[in-house]
Amino acid sequence: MAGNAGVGKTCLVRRFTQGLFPPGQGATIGVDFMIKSVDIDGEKIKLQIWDTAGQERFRSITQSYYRSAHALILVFDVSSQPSFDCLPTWLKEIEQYASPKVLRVLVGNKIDRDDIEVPTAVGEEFAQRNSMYYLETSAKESDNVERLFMEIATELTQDAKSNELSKYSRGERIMPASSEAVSRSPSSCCPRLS
Ligand SMILES: Nc1nc2c(ncn2[C@@H]2O[C@H](COP(=O)(O)OP(=O)(O)OP(=O)(O)O)[C@@H](O)[C@H]2O)c(=O)[nH]1
Repeated sequence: MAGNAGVGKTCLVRRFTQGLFPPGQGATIGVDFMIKSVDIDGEKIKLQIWDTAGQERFRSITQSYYRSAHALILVFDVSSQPSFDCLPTWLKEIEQYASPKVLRVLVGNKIDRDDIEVPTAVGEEFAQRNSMYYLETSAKESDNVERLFMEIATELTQDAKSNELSKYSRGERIMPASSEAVSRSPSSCCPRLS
């Protein structure tokens, strides 16, 4: 989870993992993480969600967590134009520190508010231009929060499976490095199972 301070990253994570909207949520210090197991097509998938602090002073700590992320959820607040205007800076960070294969999702949070400054079409257009998925949420009203994390979990699970399949079809997994070394040795050319 990345994005400006106060856009609702922690509230989204807490809504999903604990089913609550925390009152008087303090700013995240550095990085926090939460785990939730979900069921995807009958398989138990453990999601590890890293909630990074939006405040500038923690940037050097939070950047170091991007590299190992499988998905990046970039959040802005639909009632805060400045949080939307900062998105290009966040994207630069993501491009610099995250894996180029990372799944990137843009989230416009706080759609329950009456004072919306960033219309849906503007968020969608930005996401499309930057090859991201777009979803609007409300951590407060629990709108689209489950959907956000479940769709990411589903997509990552499918990706992981198709990566495994393509490794098999390329032969990478048929003979791992260690067994290849063993098979070159004449004494072990006919390994036995028993
Ligand atoms: N109306 C409304 N308020 C929200 C929503 N999500 C979060 N908030 C409020 O926004 C404020 C900031 O929420 P946080 O979850 O702490 O924001 P954050 O992005 O984690 O902030 P940092 O930890 O500083 O990066 C809190 O006062 C929340 O109550 C939402 O969906 N709707």
